[in-house]
Amino acid sequence: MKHLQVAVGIIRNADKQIFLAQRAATSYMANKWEFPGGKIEAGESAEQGLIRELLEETGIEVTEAQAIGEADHTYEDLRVTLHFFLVEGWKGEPWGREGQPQRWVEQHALVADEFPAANHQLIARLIAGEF
Ligand SMILES: Nc1nc2c([nH]c(=O)n2[C@@H]2O[C@H](COP(=O)(O)OP(=O)(O)OP(=O)(O)O)[C@@H](O)[C@H]2O)c(=O)[nH]1
Ligand SMILES: [Mg+2]
Repeated sequence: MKHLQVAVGIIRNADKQIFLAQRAATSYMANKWEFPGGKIEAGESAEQGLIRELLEETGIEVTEAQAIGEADHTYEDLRVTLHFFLVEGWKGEPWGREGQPQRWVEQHALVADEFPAANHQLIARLIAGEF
């Protein structure tokens, strides 16, 4: 089974709001909301992948990222390991650079069911205020 290593950025502003993007209607996990990020490429560290993906998808230049854990999950035909980073420093203003819908959500108002299953445990920890 294919196994992807994925860098994921929880972009959080000073008002404790988190930036979300919606997956394309045509993609795997269509229409789910997610944290921006993507596949770590060969030879890249997780943090390097994060920096590249956030620039590609949201236009920001990450200046502060803290690794806050990993999640391993197997979907029907795909295994993913998500590498989560809390991003609290960046240059620019995040936007849906690839045309994806986007929104800022209060951290405590996140809704786990809007996300892919691999995110559910981390969402619970964010709602609980662990980070
Ligand atoms: N970016 C992102 N991917 C996630 C999250 N949760 C989760 O299960 N994934 C899974 O991680 C996998 C890879 O993420 P991705 O589709 O963003 O990868 P990418 O940006 O490199 O995609 P691309 O092939 O369109 O360039 C997908 O199968 C996706 O379903 C999340 O919160 N954010
Ligand atoms: Mg992506």
